[in-house]
Amino acid sequence: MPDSPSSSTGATPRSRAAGLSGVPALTPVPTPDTAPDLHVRTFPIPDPGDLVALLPHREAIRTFTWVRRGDGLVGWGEALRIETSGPERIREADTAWARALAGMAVDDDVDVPGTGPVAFGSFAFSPASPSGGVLVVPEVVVGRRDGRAWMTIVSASENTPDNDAATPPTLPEPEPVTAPGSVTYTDGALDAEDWVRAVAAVIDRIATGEVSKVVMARDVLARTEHQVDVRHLLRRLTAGYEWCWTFSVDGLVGSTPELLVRREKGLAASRVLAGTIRRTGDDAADLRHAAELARSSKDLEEHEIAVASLVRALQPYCASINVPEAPFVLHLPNVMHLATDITGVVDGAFGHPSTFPSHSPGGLGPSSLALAAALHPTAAVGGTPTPAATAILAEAETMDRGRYAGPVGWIGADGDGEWGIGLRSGEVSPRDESSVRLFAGCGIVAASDPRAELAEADAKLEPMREALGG
Ligand SMILES: C=C(O[C@@H]1C=C(C(=O)O)C=C[C@H]1O)C(=O)O
Repeated sequence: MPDSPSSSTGATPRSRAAGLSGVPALTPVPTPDTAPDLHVRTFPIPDPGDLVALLPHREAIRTFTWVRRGDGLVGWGEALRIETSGPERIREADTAWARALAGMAVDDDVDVPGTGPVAFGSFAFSPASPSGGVLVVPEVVVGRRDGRAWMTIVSASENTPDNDAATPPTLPEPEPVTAPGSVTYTDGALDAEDWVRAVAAVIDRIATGEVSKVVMARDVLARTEHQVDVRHLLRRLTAGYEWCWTFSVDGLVGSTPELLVRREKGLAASRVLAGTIRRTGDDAADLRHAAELARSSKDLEEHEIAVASLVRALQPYCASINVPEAPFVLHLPNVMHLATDITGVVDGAFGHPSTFPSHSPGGLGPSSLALAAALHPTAAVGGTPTPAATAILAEAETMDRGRYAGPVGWIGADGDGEWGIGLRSGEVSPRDESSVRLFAGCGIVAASDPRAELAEADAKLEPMREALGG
């Protein structure tokens, strides 16, 4: 394992112009580490259409998104920011969120998952990463689910106007969306040949019996002619990968097909993917390949390892778990995966180590973020057994994964929420918005072929390359 640095947590109220008419800007409350006094109001609104089209700003760092098949949440501005680091970065964020909620007054006229206070979050893959973890409560969130739509406004309590209780403010006119222009790609930590060699060396280590699976990732650097407009990426990702969860949180942007965990009304759900083939563009051939994938012993073994490890990690938090007998084939535009949807009844009765006070023993059990903390990193993105596999990948990849392959998603006031695995993604540099670091990885087992894994990693880079327009 990488060295375990000490943890730190900080909650900072922020003041950034939300660009909403009728909404006063937040004034910073000078009490870091204590919850600022926030007023959270959720209003029903008419169907706003495409959620991504509402996002007013270009900057990835100010834009929050969690959307799948037209439903989900978008947000902008920053009312509260919680930053954590170290091995307990996810659990500490969960605790800080519970603490922050204690300082919020909530008027919620809609009351469905995603209304009231919502924090978007993203966490580093590795405990040693300087990327740590972040939860942000945007100043404005617009959501849609099953035909209902809402807007949530977060303001400092003393700034809440008295007269607007029933009327949501007008949405701002979005700045025009701009394309990134030409894009050039360069190798990240390892060029293709060095990465193939690194994968071969990992296969040798698997042959010794030390580990059974290691997920090896590589990074590629994209440089764009113009500063990246995150909405350009989000439009393309939501259009091309509608069955994935398209996200942008604090500069991490992507469309992940893999759900780490959703918790909703006492039920936990997880989508495990492992076992992949590239699509050819010929539908008949792809169907034959899908059937082969479902019978491939190498892929089935890899998949089984991933499912078993997720079930092991989820079990202590659930009264019962349902695991389908066989995986299905998930068809995406670039690749097909073996997939298993696991569900569990979250056990609130037996005093599980929830860090979420409203869900303490006798309550509803651990929050979605506490579950994410328990499940990360899964075998699908780390390997098995986890400690040895993550130590090997950290050494072999020769890079910091940042927030790639870490939990990304959102949490609400009752602890329900959705956390994906931050795959098929890129990090827009906060210092240079013409620079995006893309990542992709593959599960390596004894029977893996390094060149085939390189082709698979390339296929997994496609969604972000297409989104950039290159
Ligand atoms: C690591 C990635 O994908 C993971 C690895 C997979 C595999 O090896 O078959 C499949 C899906 C994901 O769990 C990635 O997309 O970067």
